[in-house]
Amino acid sequence: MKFRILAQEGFARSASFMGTHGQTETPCFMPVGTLGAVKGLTWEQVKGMGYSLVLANVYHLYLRPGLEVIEAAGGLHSFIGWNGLILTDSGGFQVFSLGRLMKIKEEGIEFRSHVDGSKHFFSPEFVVEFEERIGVDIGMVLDECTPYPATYEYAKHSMERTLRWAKRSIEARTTDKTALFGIVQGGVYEDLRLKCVEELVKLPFDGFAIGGLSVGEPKEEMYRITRLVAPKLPPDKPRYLMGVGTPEDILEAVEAGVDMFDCVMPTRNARNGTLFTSRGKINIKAAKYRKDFSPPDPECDCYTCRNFSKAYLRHLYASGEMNASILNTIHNLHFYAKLMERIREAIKGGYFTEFKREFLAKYRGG
Ligand SMILES: CNc1nc2cc3c(=O)[nH]c(N)nc3c(CC[C@H]3O[C@@H](OC)[C@H](OC)[C@@H]3OC)c2[nH]1
Ligand SMILES: [Zn+2]
Repeated sequence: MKFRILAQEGFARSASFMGTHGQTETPCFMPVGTLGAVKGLTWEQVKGMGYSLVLANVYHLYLRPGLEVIEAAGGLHSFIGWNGLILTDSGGFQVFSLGRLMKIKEEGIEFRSHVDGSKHFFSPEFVVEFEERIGVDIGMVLDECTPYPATYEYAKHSMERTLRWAKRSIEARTTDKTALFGIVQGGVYEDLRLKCVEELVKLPFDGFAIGGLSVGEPKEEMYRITRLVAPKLPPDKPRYLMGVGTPEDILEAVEAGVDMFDCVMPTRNARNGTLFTSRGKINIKAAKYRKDFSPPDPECDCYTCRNFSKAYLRHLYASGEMNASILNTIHNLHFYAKLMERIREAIKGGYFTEFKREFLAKYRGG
């Protein structure tokens, strides 16, 4: 794994990341492909939008189709037919959000499957082994995503266990083909966050994520912790803010030095009719679009905006047509890809601050 800074403006930086299955430029947004597909789109469409790094998830893939099937297919890339880069989350978050968490022990996490209620156990070592055996380019290590709110005591003990798991994860490593990222926890407590960074960066991780955010805390808290932690992570390694976020959140975090982002919003919102546009979000279900024959975003050059009107997309949605999800997802993911492309260009051109101000004025101005 190689990470090369191409340009810097303040803490914001544009870089190129080289993994086993190719390379990508940052800041980048990673479409969520939790079960091995981006809902509603083919890989051809995802690649055509310029994405070269997508997300999958150990928790889900372990339960369905399972390690045996993926290994028999020759690894995750050949199983899902995606030849770009893949990052998998460790499942730490999903066990809490989806699975029925049984117990967090020093050894690892005991949980019941949300699919059939069967009992399972993830240790830090098992997660690293799973990620290496399915051959992903970047593996997140097993952590506890400290919930919000959490007391100082809880956040402290949870962060200290996450640190012990991080050490065990690095020790369990058997190849450098799968880059490993450590995850910073510590809740909303600055001293715990700084202590976690201090210990985590002593370990030979290929990149670092800021975890435990975008879990219901106020925006200002998310920004405060991001601005505190991001600049303190090693500048020569990728920084990934997990689960973030809206266009505003991404611009704020890029300004703080974050390189990688993931969020379900562009895909999930598309399926419930919310479209991101240069003038803010619109909800295509609104009656006011019944005879609005203009495209979702006049400034967007995606397939959906070039060929269809708001009225038509509203009709598809109201009729429960499958194409409503497909066409809305094409637009939203294209919008995010374009935003990241313009951010990279702005940093390389030395005008990121102006770009951020102009984008937000228009986006908020409606
Ligand atoms: C929404 N807010 C949010 N805050 C998060 C915080 C954490 C965290 O502290 N630790 C871990 N391990 N994961 C986190 C995650 C999950 C991201 C994954 O969740 C999946 O999206 C649903 C996707 O899996 C394909 C993605 O993969 C990286 C978060 N998501
Ligand atoms: Zn569009």
